[in-house]
Amino acid sequence: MDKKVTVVGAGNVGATAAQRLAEKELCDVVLVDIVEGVPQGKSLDLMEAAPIEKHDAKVAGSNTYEATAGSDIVIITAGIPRKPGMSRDDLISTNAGIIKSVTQQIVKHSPNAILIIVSNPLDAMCHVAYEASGFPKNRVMGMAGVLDSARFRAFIAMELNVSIENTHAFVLGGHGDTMVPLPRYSTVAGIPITELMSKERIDALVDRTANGGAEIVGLLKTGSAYYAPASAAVEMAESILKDKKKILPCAAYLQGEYGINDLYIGVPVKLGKDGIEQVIEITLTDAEKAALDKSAAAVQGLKEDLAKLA
Ligand SMILES: NC(=O)C1=CN([C@@H]2O[C@H](COP(=O)(O)OP(=O)(O)OC[C@H]3O[C@@H](n4cnc5c(N)ncnc54)[C@H](O)[C@@H]3O)[C@@H](O)[C@H]2O)C=CC1
Ligand SMILES: O=C([O-])CC(=O)C(=O)O
Repeated sequence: MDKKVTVVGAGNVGATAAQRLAEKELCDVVLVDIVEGVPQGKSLDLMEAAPIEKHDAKVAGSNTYEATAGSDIVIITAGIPRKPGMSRDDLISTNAGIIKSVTQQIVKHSPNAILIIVSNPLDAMCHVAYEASGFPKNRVMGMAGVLDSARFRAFIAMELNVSIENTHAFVLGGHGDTMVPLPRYSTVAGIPITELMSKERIDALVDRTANGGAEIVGLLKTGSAYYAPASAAVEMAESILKDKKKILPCAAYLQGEYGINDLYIGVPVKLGKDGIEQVIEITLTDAEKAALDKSAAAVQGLKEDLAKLA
């Protein structure tokens, strides 16, 4: 393949993302993890599936970074996931150290890469990667809104018994308890869901979306979601690799947009070959803007916690 994507962290999200990238034949993949044998074993297993899945993408595993050289995109999933009873924010001190060291090694070998951060707490980890990389803001982004919006879409389709292909949804804000699902901008075949469902049902779906990560953690008990998160990260990577210019909600570094300054938070962006090519500013009602501001304040608090850890 003429494109190369490194996935750091060969655990649940990382290995599933590697599988999806290879099976969609988007790029060659390098899987990196600190645990000896795991990235090598999972990548060999994926290569042995290739004849059946019919793709020619190469997947290689490594515990070091030489093989990652010249990556077009690096998806960072390294770190620990939460268990029942924990919030994503409880992961901050462990994962901040991991993201910093991973990013430093990545940039040495792939100075022109675009970074897609997945590790939690997502918005705070974007700040760590942005600072550790020294990359421009268009080349460092976080995956959360695509996942949260996909969950909202899945719940809308289940509720109305319609094809998921007819659904569209937007969830903005930080990827935490204060995320901001936007029913007004969420549609079925172009019809706002506010015309198709009662306020009570919309509120219930919004609540389930905001707690979607915790719902899966409660069921799995040993870790968190990974099929949908991997799909979401790969949708972002595909839009960049193919220069599709999809509008997707992603964690982006805002400098004045939405009245928010120097902060990573989820907003709609245009994703193409240069990464974040545009932040799209949509009109928000007073209540929606207040919810986004509350979410931004929560991320700002985490950013201050990071400064204390440093
Ligand atoms: N942004 C989002 O929406 C989502 C974020 N996540 C987050 O993604 C992260 C990964 O989740 P899972 O894959 O389920 O966890 P996992 O435990 O299955 O995999 C994490 C992997 O990272 C590796 N790792 C740890 N330190 C490393 C280092 N310094 N260098 C390279 N690899 C290292 C571990 O050995 C492990 O294989 C967690 O922080 C989780 O909270 C998960 C789902 C959605
Ligand atoms: O809930 C978690 O900890 C993992 C995650 O971010 C999600 O699935 O939304």
